Amino acid sequence: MDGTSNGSAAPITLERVGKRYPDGTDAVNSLSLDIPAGELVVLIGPSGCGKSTVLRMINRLIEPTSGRILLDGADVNSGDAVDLRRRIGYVIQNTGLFPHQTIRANVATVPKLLGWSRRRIDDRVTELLDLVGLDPARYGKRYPHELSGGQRQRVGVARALAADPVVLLMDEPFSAVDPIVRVRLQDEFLRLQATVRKTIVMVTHDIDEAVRMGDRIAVLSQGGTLQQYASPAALLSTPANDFVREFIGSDRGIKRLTVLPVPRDGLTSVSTVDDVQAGPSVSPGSSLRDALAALLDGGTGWVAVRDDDGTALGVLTPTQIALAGAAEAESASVPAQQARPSTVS
Ligand SMILES: Nc1ncnc2c1ncn2[C@@H]1O[C@H](COP(=O)(O)OP(=O)(O)OP(=O)(O)O)[C@@H](O)[C@H]1O
Repeated sequence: MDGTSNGSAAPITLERVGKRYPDGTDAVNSLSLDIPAGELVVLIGPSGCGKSTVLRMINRLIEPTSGRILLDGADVNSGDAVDLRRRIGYVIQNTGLFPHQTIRANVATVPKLLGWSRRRIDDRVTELLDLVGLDPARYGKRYPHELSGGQRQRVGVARALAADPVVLLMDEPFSAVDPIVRVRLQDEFLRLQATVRKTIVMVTHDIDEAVRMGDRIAVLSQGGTLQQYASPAALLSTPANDFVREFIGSDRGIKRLTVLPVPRDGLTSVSTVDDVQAGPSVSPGSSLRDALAALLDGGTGWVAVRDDDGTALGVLTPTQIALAGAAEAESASVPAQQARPSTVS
């Protein structure tokens, strides 16, 4: 994906953006950020560092007091605000669904405002409920309180995607659900993103969520000060400073295993182990963390890397996993999508 609009996604550029509230609070101070089309960028940082303010400046719910925000090259504050928001889906914590409207009506909100025909709206709502994994026949006529928190969150995503926006803004979208549902929703969302490829800006407090989901992560400190902007692998291998290092936590070595794929080269020959067919295995797209988990579960001291057709390419030992995890991560300028393992669990 290059940095230009591709019809279904558009790049966002923040140029020295600042927001000073009338009481003198500098919520965001001269923040510059390039968000390429079709990438998922996570904003993370301590409470009150300005994450939500940045998000709400992008869709013009808040106006910057300095600098500019460009969507597909055009200043978001120069055109019509309603037009702008039609191009930007917004998903918030606790979904913000209308409680007295059915799920179908909730998802249909923006298409209705746009004056789409009834038929087109019906088709689109059905398509979107399917896309987020909710059976339209079963859930479409229910009201939000008749769904679980995770299901409501999916409806929130479907509603935000309804008019095919070029950007999706997500403010702590998964924080209101329990940790297990949360991981499932994150995985589902990544699969959805692989299909729709929107430009997504997501705010979270959770570094594991950031590492799992982000193509790039922007770590902010108070006043919206950018401390580092890098792929998860680069952030974990080379934190820019003590602030980032502390923010990531002491287990960054383990976290790195989640974002690095098993190597294809330098595997140990299968001839060095007994009965490779009976032992644990992972696919070449798996993460090093998956490989370590399979190795530990298998109790064999090794894990085979097996192609789709079942051919064992070789085996990995604990030492090899440790060395691959410690290898220098790719530079932050390389799109992180290329580095993310296909299965992250
Ligand atoms: N209307 C306002 N007037 C004055 N200060 C405000 C206003 N809204 C937000 N702030 C301040 O701006 C700063 C940034 O707020 P923001 O909500 O963007 O932070 P955040 O990083 O999203 O926080 P959290 O993670 O706790 O949600 C905070 O210090 C907050 O108190």
